[in-house]
Amino acid sequence: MTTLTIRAPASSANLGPGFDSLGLSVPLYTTLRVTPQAQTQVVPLGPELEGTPADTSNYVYRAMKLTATRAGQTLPPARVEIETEVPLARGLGSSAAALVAGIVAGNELLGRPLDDESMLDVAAREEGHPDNVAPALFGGIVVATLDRLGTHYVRLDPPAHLGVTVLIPDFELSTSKARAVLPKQYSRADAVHALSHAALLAAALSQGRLDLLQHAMQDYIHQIWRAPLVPGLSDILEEAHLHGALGAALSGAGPTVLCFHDTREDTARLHAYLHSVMGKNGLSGRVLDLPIDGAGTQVTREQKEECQEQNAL
Ligand SMILES: Nc1ncnc2c1ncn2[C@@H]1O[C@H](COP(=O)(O)OP(=O)(O)OP(=O)(O)O)[C@@H](O)[C@H]1O
Ligand SMILES: N[C@@H](CCO)C(=O)O
Repeated sequence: MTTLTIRAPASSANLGPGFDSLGLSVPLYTTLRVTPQAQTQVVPLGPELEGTPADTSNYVYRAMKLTATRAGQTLPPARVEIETEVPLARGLGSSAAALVAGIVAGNELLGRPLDDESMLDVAAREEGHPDNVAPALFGGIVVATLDRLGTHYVRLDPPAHLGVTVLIPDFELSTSKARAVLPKQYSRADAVHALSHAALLAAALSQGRLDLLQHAMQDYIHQIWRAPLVPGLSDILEEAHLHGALGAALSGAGPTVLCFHDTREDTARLHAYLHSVMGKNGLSGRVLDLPIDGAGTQVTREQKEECQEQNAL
């Protein structure tokens, strides 16, 4: 009997002005163990997944079925165990990690009918934007577009010496709530500001121009509207560069805040600053230094001996 293990990383989307189009992956993982068996069983494990459905309505299993639908095949029954280190509804792409892990699991069970580009397209259409699912699938930093013609992307290797510090508050903020506060329309000036800064940010990341990050990460598309939902965000966006950050942004839809740092420098000063912002705003949470995950979603197969009953004659 073969058990498949699928491990999909967390991700941080937007990075400031790259709204719905730019993201990177970090090494906190959603892991599935999938074993073919006669009846389908969905088993969420661990405290983070308490309350998620233990049946085929689970988001991971629904993602597995998306692969079958795109491939025009039927998913074989399997036991699906789900664990995650990605905190839910914090802006670290928990839904994208679950979605991508499920799509990849479905693809493996069906004999890989979909190529990487098709899996990305299935994931991006389901999520509505590609900025979390693309780095969850491919790792590194990914620039991606989604339109009626398909999903297109470029994956960048993370620049040397670029590290991430995240402040993960203890409260949840759902993406739908954080999208509901955004305006329906923007002025031409705002559009030009966003596209020029997003283009500069992508170019700076591709060439390792860490000196440009602070400027390139300026954003007026989503962060100012979401700031009232995330105490301390405005302070961090304005001040983090004075405390050792190379640039700062709301991570995805929040409430996590991401700062870039230079891995050759000590981050103690940045940590102290981020803890002081939490204290000032009465927040609890964690501050973590993380590298950028370069590998994306990984699949391993484990062959297990089946127990055979011995007939005692
Ligand atoms: N491993 C999982 N198993 C089942 N459901 C999950 C899993 N991970 C996430 N989800 C679902 O996704 C929801 C969180 O998605 P949401 O888009 O609000 O936030 P996020 O993906 O963590 O953050 P962001 O999109 O801002 O980066 C959870 O409340 C849960 O319903
Ligand atoms: N680009 C998305 C990421 C969160 O899913 C947003 O900011 O709403």
